[in-house]
This record gives sequence, structure tokens and C-alpha cells, in this order.
Amino acid sequence: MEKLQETVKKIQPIDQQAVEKAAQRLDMLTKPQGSLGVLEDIVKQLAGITGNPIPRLGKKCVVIMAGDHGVVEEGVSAFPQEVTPQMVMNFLNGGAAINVLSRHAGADIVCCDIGVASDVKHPSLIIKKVRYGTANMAKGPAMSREEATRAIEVGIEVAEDKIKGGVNILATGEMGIGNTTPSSAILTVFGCPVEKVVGRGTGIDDKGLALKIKTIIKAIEVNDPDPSDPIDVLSKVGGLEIAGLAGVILAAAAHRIPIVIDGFISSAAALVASKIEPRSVQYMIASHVSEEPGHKMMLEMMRLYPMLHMKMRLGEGTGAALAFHIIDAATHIQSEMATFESAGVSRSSSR
Ligand SMILES: O=C(O)c1ccc[n+]([C@@H]2O[C@H](COP(=O)([O-])O)[C@@H](O)[C@H]2O)c1
Ligand SMILES: Cc1cc2nc[nH]c2cc1C
Repeated sequence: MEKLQETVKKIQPIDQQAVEKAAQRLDMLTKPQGSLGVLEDIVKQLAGITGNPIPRLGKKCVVIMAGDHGVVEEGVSAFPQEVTPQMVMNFLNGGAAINVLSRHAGADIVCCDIGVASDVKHPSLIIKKVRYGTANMAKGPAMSREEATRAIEVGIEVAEDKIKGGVNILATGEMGIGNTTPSSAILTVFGCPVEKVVGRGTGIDDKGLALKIKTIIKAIEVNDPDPSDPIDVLSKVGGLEIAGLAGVILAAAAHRIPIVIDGFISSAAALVASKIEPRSVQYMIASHVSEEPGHKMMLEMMRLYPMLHMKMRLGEGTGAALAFHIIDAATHIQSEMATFESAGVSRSSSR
């Protein structure tokens, strides 16, 4: 709990003076003012986060948190639980979509077992298991308050380790069969109607979708989570990897590092982080909008605007890895474009 409190206390608003300086420079570059749209927004946000009006990206890293979910016994996923450890091995062996997209973006990956229901062994795996999967939230709390807090702190530790190693932009990624169910439950508790929130995840059929909605309603009834207490919500209807990612996000904000938020599950973690400390949102960059119907509402709740519409619904950090290219491009605009003065281009009409 101490580590979490310390981290939250460190989160300050972004530097508005640096935002202003970045905006002034953007307006001097050879383009009509504001014409690079979101690229300009990204430059200003990065300037505010880093305090540098001409921000540059250095080392990038995707943190993948992996955990399992007791609620899968209700039949809420199209895939069996064994896929979680199998995909973790795939990440570690370099063959998953996130490996390909991270390599292409020049980003590192770390994978942390924060709650896989079985033991996974690999020299590159960070093992910080809080428990072997959550309990079935349709029958009682997914985990205890202490476990949820510990899982957030695991995320903080993993992120801080990477930051100490020189990483200066982080992205969230996750793996956990069943995790669209707790993510949907979290969004429902924070105020969105359940039938608008719940989607097909890995691809359940109509019968599965109806069962998933019923299971989420039951989990909320059984646990009665308190929406004014984000850790209560996380422990009762959340997940270990979701808690871990909330910790990664809070740590990034505390260390003034931009954090790229991937899809639906990562955004559920971001929503929890935003409820723990609203200032953390200033450090978040939303990569894409997922096919999960609740994702758009989730991002709107945080006033985050996804830059990519790619019909993606994979998770792992794949959308965030793609977004790295655009964020990189934005920084090059600010550092490499000529100004009206240096290029001898007329600024405005003489009329
Ligand atoms: O990030 C997303 O937007 C997303 C949307 C749907 C599914 N997923 C991935 O699929 C798994 C969860 O789906 P499910 O159907 O088992 O709840 C989990 O491993 C996620 O990484 C991810
Ligand atoms: C194969 C597979 C890969 C995934 N990656 C993230 N979630 C996933 C779910 C499945 C089923």
C-alpha cells in the first residue's frame, strides 16, 4: 500500500509552460496553423509530459501483463484457459503479433506473469505471481483488496525497473483468456449500461454473449462494488493483469513518462488508474479504438481520443505498438521542419 500511495503522491500535472512553448514552435513551422491535427496534439502533450518543447522518443517498451480469470468456468470466452500460458510462451519465443509489431516499431517487450493459473517457465519471463488466477467473480470477489493492491504494486515495480533501465515511453499490453468480462464489469460499475458495454471478445456466439451479460450482472449483484472506491471495484470484479497495468500507468505518470494505452482491457486498467488519480490521464495516449463496443465509451469517459481505427480486437499491446510509429513521426515534425523564417516562406497574405 505504501508503494502505491508514494507513487500516486508523485503524480503532478503536466508542464503547461512547455506545452505553450511547443505550441509556439509548431505555429512557426511551414504549414497553416494546426494543420497537422493530432500530430500537433501529440507534440504538445509530449512536451508537457517531458518538459521539453522539442520532445524526442528514446527507448520504447511494451509491458505485457498476463493473468487468468476464474470466471471462465461460466463459459464467457471462446477459448480455453490453457491459451494464456501458451501465448505467454509465444511472446517469449518471439512469434506473436505483438513481437512482430514491436520489432517493427523498434520497441522492447517485457512479459510478466502476475496471475497465470499455471506455472510458466522461461528465462525472460518476469515472474511476480500474486495468485494462480482470480476466483470466479460470479460467485464472490475475484480477489482480496490486499491482492489487488499488491498487483498494482507489481505493475509499479515492473515499470520502474524499465524506467531505471532508460526506457522513456511505455505501452500497455495484456494476455488473459476471459479478461474482456472483468473489463466490461469495471466499465459497467463506473456507469455504462451493461448491454452497451459487452462484446464478443475472442469471438463468442450469440448464446455466449447473452451468458456473458448475465454473468456480469450477477457478478455485480453478488459483489456490490463501490464505484467511489476503485480498488474495491478492481478487487471484486477486476483482474490481476488489469490491476498490474493500472500500476504501470500510475508509475509512468509519476515518473513523467508517456504511456500508450492499448485496447479494451488496457483501457479498463487506465480507467481504474484515472479513478485512483485523475491527473494520470494527462500522461496517457490512446492508440486505437477496439471492436469491443464498450471501448469507445471507456475512452470518452477519460476524454482520450484514439488515433487509429483499424477494427482491431487482439490486445497484447498491438495497437499501442502501431501507435509508436505515429508518435515518433510527431516528434520528427517538431524537430526537423523548417520555420517560415528559415525557409523564406511568406506567413500571411498581404491583404
Ligand atoms: O484489447 C482488446 O481490445 C481486446 C478485445 C478482445 C479480446 N482481446 C484479447 O482476447 C482475450 C480476451 O478475450 P475473451 O473473449 O477471452 O474475454 C485477451 O487475451 C485479450 O488480450 C483484446
Ligand atoms: C490465440 C490468441 C491470442 C491472443 N492474444 C491476446 N489474446 C489472445 C487470445 C487468443 C485466443
